Amino acid sequence: MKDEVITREERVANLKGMGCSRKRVEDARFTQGKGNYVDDIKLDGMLFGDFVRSPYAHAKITNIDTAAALEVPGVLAVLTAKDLEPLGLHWMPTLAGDKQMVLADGKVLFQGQEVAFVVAEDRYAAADGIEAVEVEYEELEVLIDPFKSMQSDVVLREDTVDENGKPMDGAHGPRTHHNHIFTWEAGDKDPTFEVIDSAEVVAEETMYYHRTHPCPLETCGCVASMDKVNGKLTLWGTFQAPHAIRTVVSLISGIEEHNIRVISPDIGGGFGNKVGAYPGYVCSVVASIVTGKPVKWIEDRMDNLMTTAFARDYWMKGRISATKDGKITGLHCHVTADHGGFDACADPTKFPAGFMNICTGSYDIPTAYLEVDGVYTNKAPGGVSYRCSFRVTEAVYFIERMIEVLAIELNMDAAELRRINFIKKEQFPYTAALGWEYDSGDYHTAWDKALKAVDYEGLRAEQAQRIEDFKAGKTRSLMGIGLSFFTEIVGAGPVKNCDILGLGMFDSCEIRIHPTGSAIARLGTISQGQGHATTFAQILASEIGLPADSITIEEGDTDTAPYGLGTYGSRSTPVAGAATAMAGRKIRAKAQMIAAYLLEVHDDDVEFDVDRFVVKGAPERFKTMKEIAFAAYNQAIPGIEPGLEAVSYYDPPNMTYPFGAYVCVMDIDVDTGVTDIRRFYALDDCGTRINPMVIEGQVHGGLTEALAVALGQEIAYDEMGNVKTGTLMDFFLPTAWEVPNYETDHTVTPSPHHPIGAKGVGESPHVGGVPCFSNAVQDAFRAFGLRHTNMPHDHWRIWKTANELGLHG
Ligand code: PCD
Ligand SMILES: [Cu+]
Repeated sequence: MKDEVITREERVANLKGMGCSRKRVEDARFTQGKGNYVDDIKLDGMLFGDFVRSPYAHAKITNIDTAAALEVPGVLAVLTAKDLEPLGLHWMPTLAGDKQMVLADGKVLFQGQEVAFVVAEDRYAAADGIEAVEVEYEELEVLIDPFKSMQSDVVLREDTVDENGKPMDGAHGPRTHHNHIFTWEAGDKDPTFEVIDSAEVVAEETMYYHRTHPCPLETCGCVASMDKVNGKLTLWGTFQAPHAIRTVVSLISGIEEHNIRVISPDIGGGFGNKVGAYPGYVCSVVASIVTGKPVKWIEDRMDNLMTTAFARDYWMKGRISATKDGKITGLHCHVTADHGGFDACADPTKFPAGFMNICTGSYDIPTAYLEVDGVYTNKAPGGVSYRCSFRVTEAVYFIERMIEVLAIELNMDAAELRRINFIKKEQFPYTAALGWEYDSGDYHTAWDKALKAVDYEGLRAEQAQRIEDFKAGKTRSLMGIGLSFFTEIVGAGPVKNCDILGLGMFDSCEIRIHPTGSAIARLGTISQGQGHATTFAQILASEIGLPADSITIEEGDTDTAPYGLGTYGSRSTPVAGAATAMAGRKIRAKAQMIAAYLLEVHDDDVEFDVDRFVVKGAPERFKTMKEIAFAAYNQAIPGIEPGLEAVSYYDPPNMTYPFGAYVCVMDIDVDTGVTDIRRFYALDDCGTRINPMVIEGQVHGGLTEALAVALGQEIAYDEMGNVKTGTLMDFFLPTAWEVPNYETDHTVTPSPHHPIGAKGVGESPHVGGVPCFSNAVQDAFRAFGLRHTNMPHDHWRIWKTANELGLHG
């Protein structure tokens, strides 16, 4: 093998390694309609299963008559809780340690709950079958408000009380009321209260982070195929955590885990919606076992919006204290968390409210106390999702609103208030009052860069002029400057404190180098659009010196991929990305020995250089990684096994803490409530950047989802528990029309403990974006006496705010 004479720079460029805006390798497939999604899977004799769902939010089921349904042509079976009970499958464990009905067991707890599963020859026959199932309901009192639920005599879940009606302990400790799920605390209560009670300035506010839904393009679904001859179950599905699903299916079905193969094919967006386990999975598996045929289940849009993992629904009450000149001294946060009918959050076991205790944000707050009450209501379960499965979005919204409210209280500029309270660069690693150890950060640099980029002073001057003009009757438009500075916590996580259902949250990578110098790497994560096939190959290219274009990345097949906990919580880069680098280093270590043998020098006398090992001090003597790969299969090297493979299971020593500084400039028409986003500047620091173009795509997507949530998107319920926003007619999805031109920027503060210094980025723009859009709306009205108003800031609500402030004359 000859090495053409090219420069070192060209050799680096050829690898398309880290830092390169390599084009996404998956897109040729996607843009040409060659994606392979769950609904594309078509197997011989495949049946279709679909649910009879409850029209009521809370009702007793007095009878289910399936006779007429079974007469419908094409309908083969109708499953109810009665059929699943003998198998012990009418209830299933949730990822939060609660139990969830697979099919309604005597009562329903939310509108859209799964009542019966109709199995038919096709989708249409299943729909006809659903119509023919007769269910008799006896309506019960509906509890939609978590505060009322905590006062009510109505027992939502019979399994929460003993025979005397006394509340029993739940998965996360004692219950104070039968509709109470858990109370979770962090920090020091008494010292915090003392500090706040004796402070010079205290600001208080209550805010509601409304219930919403990630609404991925592809809904949830699966295909279950039980091969009775060899006892193997194959389950394709929209799973963000395929290995965890395999373990859960094994535990609840009793099928040995080696006989279960879970495959996540292409996924059309996950956003946390596809982390949990849904009744559809269990019913499809049972139906396949019963009928001996493959069974497909795919949600329609309404099913997806109404019943699968929602996000947020947090009532947050805060108190923040400071000195007169704005140094924050204490923070208290109380949350009432509405979990719906079952606690199906996908948080690590020890964190029933996720990482809500990151709510001291980017600020050096000496004392803090957080308390979260989880409550059952008659709404759909979930609460795990939407560009932060672990409640960091709520935490950042909370602190970034509290800062704004404190700035009002202090009559101070909110940018300045942030600056004087930021954790300083030299304080990292920084241990926050609520327990987390932030790995690295340089907040002042990022903030100054952001404010300079938007000409903050100029914007404030323009705003002051606008207010004057408005008061003088010269304009009916106000200007809002939205600020947010966020610190994320991603990469769950150290196995010592993060597990889901007892499974430690490590992740993995296995690499095989082929003789001709190309490779395949398999990971325990699964892309849903993030571009892992592109970016993880880049990590390897830099680590092992083979071109990214010669490396296949494969995820999502539990028969071939090493065990891992999947993709959510921006954990892939911090955990599986680290495993990839570590496995690459193992390859390199063996390659070094092979190179030394081939070059007839001692192991220590060769060093790695881009794509080869070079004899120290003799750069003309080298072996390329390609040559080494071939030698690994072709030479008998004493003391070295043939082949070139490695695997790494990586347990991160800490989370990573990406951060960012966002500014939004918005004009608001006071008479219509219509918003116009004039500018949006987003600076993200995710440590070492693997692929700048992918990062930019992630930021654009996350900001657009943030815009949606802040400005209109909501899963709203009426008093009866009817979902008012169950279709895309009522549920706001932003389009190119609403989306501004985002200006992206970055600083780079590597993670000190991650092998390549990278932190996650996928969640960040959402986490930082929502408060930024919301703060822009609220800032526009600050001069007219507004302290806080709840999201979503749709035109109607903004109009109302203006009206309440007396701005309509
Ligand atoms: N430094 C850095 C970082 C990162 N990166 C890139 O970026 C991405 C991302 O990453 P991350 O952050 O690590 O993350 P992941 O894990 O991968 O993912 C996850 C996320 O992701 C995001 N994004 C996205 N995109 C798309 N397209 N789709 C989807 O679905 C989605 N989702 C969302 C969500 S929601 Mo959850 O689940 O709620 O928790 S979480 C989440 C990838 O590719 C990577 O590689 C780079 O480059 N660099
Ligand atoms: Cu998160």
